[in-house]
Amino acid sequence: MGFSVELRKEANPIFNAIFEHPFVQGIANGELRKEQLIHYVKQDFEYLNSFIKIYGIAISKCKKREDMDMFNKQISFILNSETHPHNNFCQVAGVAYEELQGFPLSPSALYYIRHMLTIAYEGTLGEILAVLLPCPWTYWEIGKKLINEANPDRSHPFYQWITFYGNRTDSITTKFCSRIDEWAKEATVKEKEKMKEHFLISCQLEYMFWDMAYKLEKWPVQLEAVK
Ligand SMILES: Cc1ncc(C[n+]2csc(CCO)c2C)c(N)n1
Repeated sequence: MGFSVELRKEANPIFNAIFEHPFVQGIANGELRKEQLIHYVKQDFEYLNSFIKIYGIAISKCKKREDMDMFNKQISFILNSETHPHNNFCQVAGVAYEELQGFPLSPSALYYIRHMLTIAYEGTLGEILAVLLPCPWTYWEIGKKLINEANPDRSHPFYQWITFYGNRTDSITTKFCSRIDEWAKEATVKEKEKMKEHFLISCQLEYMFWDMAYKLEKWPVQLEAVK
C-alpha cells in the first residue's frame, strides 16, 4: 500500500464528514444563502493568496527542477484558473468579485493558513506536500461526487463550480500523491508520522473552513477603530 493510500484511509471519516457538510450539500442542491457565498469567497480569496506564498516557500526548499515546475504550475493555476469557481459564487450572490477582496481572516481560515505556513517554514518537502495535499484532494473528490450525485446540467447555479473541480483528469492530487509516495519510501518512521499528522490536521481544517463559511464565523469580540 502506497503512503498516500494509507493517508486517505485514515482520513476517511473526515472526508465523509466534508461530503455531508451542509455547505457542500448546499452546492449540490443550489441552496446556499448569499451571505454564506460571500463569506466563503472573502475568506478563500485570502486563503489562496497565502497558498501561493506557501508554494513559493516550497519552491525555495526544492532540489529538483521537476518539483519546482510542479509547484510553479500550481501557482499559475491559482492565479489564472481558481478565479472561475469564485466568480461562479459571486454571480449567484450578485456581487462583484473585486468587492470581496482584502478582508481580514476569520479564526478557522487563519488557523488553517498558519498551520500550512508553520510546516512550510519548518518542515521537509515531504511534510510540505502532506500539509498541502488535503486542499486539492478534498475538492477533487467533492467535485467528482457532486457530478455523480447531483448530475448538474448548465442550468444548475453551481454547474461551473462543480465541473471545475470534478472534471480534472490530469489532477494535481495524482501528482502530489505519487511524489509523496516516492518521498515516503526514503523517509524515516518519524518523518512519516509527522507527515500523517500534518495531513490529518489539514483535512480537519478543510472541514472547519466549510463550517466557518456556513456559519459566517467571526471573532468573538467585534472591534471598532480607535480614534
Ligand atoms: C479552503 C480551500 N481548500 C481547497 C481549495 C481548492 N484549491 C485551492 S488551491 C488548489 C490547487 C492546489 O494547487 C485547490 C484545488 C480552496 N479553494 N479552498
